[in-house]
Amino acid sequence: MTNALPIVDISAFLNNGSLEEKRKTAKSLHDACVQFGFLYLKGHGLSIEEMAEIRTLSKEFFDLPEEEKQAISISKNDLARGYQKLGQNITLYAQDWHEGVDLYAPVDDDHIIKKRGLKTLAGKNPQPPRPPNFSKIVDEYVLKMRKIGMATMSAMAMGLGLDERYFDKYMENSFWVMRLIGYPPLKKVDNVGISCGEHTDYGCLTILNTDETTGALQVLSKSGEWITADPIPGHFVINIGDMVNNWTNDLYKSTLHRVIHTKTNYRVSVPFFFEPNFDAVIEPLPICVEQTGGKPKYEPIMYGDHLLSKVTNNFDVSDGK
Ligand SMILES: N=C(N)NCCCC[C@H](N)C(=O)O
Ligand SMILES: O=C(O)CCC(=O)C(=O)O
Ligand SMILES: [Fe+2]
Repeated sequence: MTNALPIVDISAFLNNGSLEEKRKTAKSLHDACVQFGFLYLKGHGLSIEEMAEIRTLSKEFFDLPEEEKQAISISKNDLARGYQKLGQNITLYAQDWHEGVDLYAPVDDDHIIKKRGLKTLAGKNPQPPRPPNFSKIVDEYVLKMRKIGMATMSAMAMGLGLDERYFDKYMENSFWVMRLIGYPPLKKVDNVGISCGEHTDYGCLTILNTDETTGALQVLSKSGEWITADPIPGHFVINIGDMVNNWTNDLYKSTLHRVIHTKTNYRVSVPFFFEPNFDAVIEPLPICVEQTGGKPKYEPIMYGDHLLSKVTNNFDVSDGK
């Protein structure tokens, strides 16, 4: 089944539309989150060309010689920020078949990560000298994604019956993550069966920007079938992560998804993970507990702890490079 996922128009929240328009948007987002946890976003203000720019930049980076890419390897850094070579990422104990660059919100000196003496995720992202303007294009893109992410969280708050600004305090210092991903096609000879193993995302909202490849991204529907989330030009694919799952006490599920890329092209995708503040403590919201049987299903959890428990199990570092 293709394109079974709903489309939500977020413009009313980005452009301060009327209350009536906002309510309509909030309702359509709510329905999409309850039914699928996955949807397409339009009305986000980016042109098709602006969406393509970050993917083109990613491809230019992946086309560089291996040594140049390895210069910003996660293995040379904190095992989180930087380049992960093909096959280095692991999901569910199995090797994935993609290369990537992981970028995280920068951390200043007095940040909680440093206070706790943690090395992983402290500091700043490594900057490759090529392609030119790498950091400028990334920084501009991050700003746009944070704006869209905040607008979507406002719509979500309204859809849940909360004040529109309810999530702001949890998101204002968002510990966002962005991953530039390159997927060579899966080939029998490589003996790897999956491009990215099934998983849920860790935080609040994933804002995914992919090229035109079809069939690759697959989402597990409530009835247990894998459906493809094929790209619609000019739209982002949005899915919710574990923290929204916990806040809503399972009303909105962080849906399992995976990537199996068997076409012949080199696929590029750029997920932006709009996440809570590192030290945000997330627990089921009373208004959601009421609607889901009356008992909270999750203990309070600090987002940063949840993230670290995932990140530290994701990479094969056996070659020590
Ligand atoms: N940051 C997020 N949500 N990533 C999900 C990617 C799939 C799991 C993977 N092993 C990993 O590297 O995380
Ligand atoms: O490449 C994609 O389409 C999805 C990637 C993904 O699910 C992730 O990185 O979390
Ligand atoms: Fe994902």
